[in-house]
Amino acid sequence: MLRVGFVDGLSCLPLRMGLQATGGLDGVELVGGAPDETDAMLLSGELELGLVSSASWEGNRDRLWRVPGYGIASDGPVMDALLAVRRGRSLREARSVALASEAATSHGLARVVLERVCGASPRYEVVSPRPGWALAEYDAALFVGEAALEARRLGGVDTVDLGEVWREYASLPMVYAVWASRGDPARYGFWADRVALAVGWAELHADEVVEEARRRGAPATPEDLREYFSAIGYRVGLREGEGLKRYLAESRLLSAGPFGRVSA
Ligand SMILES: C=C(O[C@@H]1C=C(C(=O)O)C=C[C@H]1O)C(=O)O
Repeated sequence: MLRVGFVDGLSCLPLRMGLQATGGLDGVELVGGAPDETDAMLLSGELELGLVSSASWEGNRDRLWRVPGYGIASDGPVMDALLAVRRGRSLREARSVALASEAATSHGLARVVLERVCGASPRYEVVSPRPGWALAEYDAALFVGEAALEARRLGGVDTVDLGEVWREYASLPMVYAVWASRGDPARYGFWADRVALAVGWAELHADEVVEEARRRGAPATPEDLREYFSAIGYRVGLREGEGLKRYLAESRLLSAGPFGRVSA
């Protein structure tokens, strides 16, 4: 059984369902959790193949090889990676920002948006914020995944979609995660083929995916889920590759910190 690192969130539900429906899981077990947990399993050598945050891939190119063609991307709004501020406040004025602990790429992207696009210079703390409390304590907060979908529904809060701002700023798609292996990526060409089939399946079965997301209690209306699953893309082609390069170059220009760290 090949154990494959997978992000266990709503954003990858279409891919998971596609893999299941097209025989992509024969001989394969998907393992993982939040992006940082999946990153850690691949980096520790516990797994040979998996989805990895673009930012973690960049920092570990000596150990990881990209399995090209696929990952997690958006060309414009992504809906589930966003900065939220209390209504009436602006990101430019934000002095304290909570960064979701589990998503390395979105950290960098939030900082690019705050510092380079908005001209802010806030103090950051890496936390595991749930929308409700984070905004009581910080001027702005990064939310990723289902917490971001929840934050969109909070009253008194404005949200800024990081994929959308990135698209306006860089004129390129954003790549949040890539597939990578620890050994020769040629061994995993079969996996790219299976992902390709799964992605095709998901595109043709949007209703089923939305229904399953609702069944799992996703915090969004069927209309929002439909929009969300068409915003999230799994192909990483030439333009996405350009977006990835640009993101990595931009994030290299950010200072190293210091960051505070508090627990939820
Ligand atoms: C936007 C998404 O991308 C996620 C964000 C990641 C990150 O910021 O490091 C990593 C993996 C993705 O799961 C999403 O999946 O919801």
